[in-house]
Amino acid sequence: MRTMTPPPKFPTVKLASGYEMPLFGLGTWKSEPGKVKEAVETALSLGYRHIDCARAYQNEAEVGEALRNKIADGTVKREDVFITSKLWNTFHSPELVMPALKKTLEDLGLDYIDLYLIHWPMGYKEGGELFPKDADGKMQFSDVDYLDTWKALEEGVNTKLVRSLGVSNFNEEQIERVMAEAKVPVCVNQVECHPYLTQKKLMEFCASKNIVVTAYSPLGSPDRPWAKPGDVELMDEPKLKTIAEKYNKSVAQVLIRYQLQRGNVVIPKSVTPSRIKENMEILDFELSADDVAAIDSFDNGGRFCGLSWMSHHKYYPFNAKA
Ligand SMILES: NC(=O)C1=CN([C@@H]2O[C@H](COP(=O)(O)OP(=O)(O)OC[C@H]3O[C@@H](n4cnc5c(N)ncnc54)[C@H](OP(=O)(O)O)[C@@H]3O)[C@@H](O)[C@H]2O)C=CC1
Ligand SMILES: CC(=O)C(C)=O
Repeated sequence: MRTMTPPPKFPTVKLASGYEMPLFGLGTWKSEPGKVKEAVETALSLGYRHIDCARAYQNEAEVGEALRNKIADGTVKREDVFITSKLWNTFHSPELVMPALKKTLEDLGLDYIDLYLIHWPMGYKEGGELFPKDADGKMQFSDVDYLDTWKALEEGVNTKLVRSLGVSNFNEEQIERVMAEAKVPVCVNQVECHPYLTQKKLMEFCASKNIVVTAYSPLGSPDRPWAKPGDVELMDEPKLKTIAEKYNKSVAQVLIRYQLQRGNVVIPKSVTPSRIKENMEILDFELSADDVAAIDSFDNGGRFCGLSWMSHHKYYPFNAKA
C-alpha cells in the first residue's frame, strides 16, 4: 500500500489574544488574479496553513475561491488555516471600518478572519479609488487618526468577525499610542524585515509588549513595482550565497529560515509552484549562531518598501528612528 507523506507542521506562536498563529505563511501581494488561485491551492496542498492577504492587493476574491476549493476537496478545514487581511488606507474613518472588513470577508468567502491589521498608519482620501491621486500623480491623503480607526476595529472582535487585531508599518511611538487606549490587544506588527533591515530595535520593543513581528518582503521583494535596473537585490547578495551553499540550501531558504530562528512570522510570496515548495523546505536545517550573527551584520537600514514618496504624511512611520 502506498503511504502519503504528511505535510510538515509549521511551528506556531501564541498571540496575545490566545490564538495560535503559524510562523510561516504565503504572501499574496502582486499575485495576479489568474495566478493567485493556483498559488494558494498549491500552497494549501503542500501544507501551508497561513495566507497573508489585503484588500489593497485586489485579489482577495481569488484567494477566497482557492480556499473554498481546498476546503471542499477535503485538503483543509477552515479552522486549520490562518487568514490575515488588512484594512486599507482609504477606509480609516470609523464609519468605513466595518463595511471594509465585511467586504473582505465577502471576497474571501469567510465568516471570520484570524487576524486583521491596519495596513499603514497613514490614511488616504476616502470615498473613491484605493490609490487616489491628484492631477500631478501625487497620492491624496486624509488625516484620520489611526487611533480612531483602531477603536472602530475593536468592533470586529466584539462581533466575532475577527479573532485577533494588529497593525502594520507602525513605529514604536504609534504602537504605544494605540496600546494606551486599546481594549483589545495589539497582537502583531507586520513590518518589512530582512538582512538589510533586521528591525532589531523594533523587535525588542514588540517582544516587550507581547506583540509578534511578521516579517514582510523577507526575500527583498524583487518584483516590487518600483524596482529599477541597477537596484541592489537582496537575493543577489554574495555573502548570502556563500552561506546558502554551506547548508546546501537556496538563498531564499536561508532568508526564510533566518526569520524563523529569530522568532518572527515570515510570509514569502510566490506564484511559482516550484518556489512555493522550495520556500517551505526550511525545517530540516538550522543556521549556526555565527551565521545568524553574520546575517544580522548586513543591516544597512535599507528598505524595499519604504514608500518614501509619502514621507510628508503626518503619520508616515519611518521618519522616526524605530
Ligand atoms: N504589510 C505591508 O505593508 C506589506 C506586506 N507584504 C506582504 O509580504 C509578502 C511578501 O513580501 P513581497 O514584497 O511580496 O516580497 P518577497 O520578499 O516575498 O519576494 C517575492 C518575490 O520573490 C520571488 N521568489 C519567491 N520565492 C523565490 C525563490 N525561492 N527563489 C527566487 N525567487 C523567489 C517571487 O517570484 P514569483 O512569485 O514569480 O515566484 C517574487 O518576485 C507580500 O506578498 C505581502 O503578503 C509585503 C509588502 C508590504
Ligand atoms: C505591499 C503592501 O502591502 C503595500 C505596499 O502596502
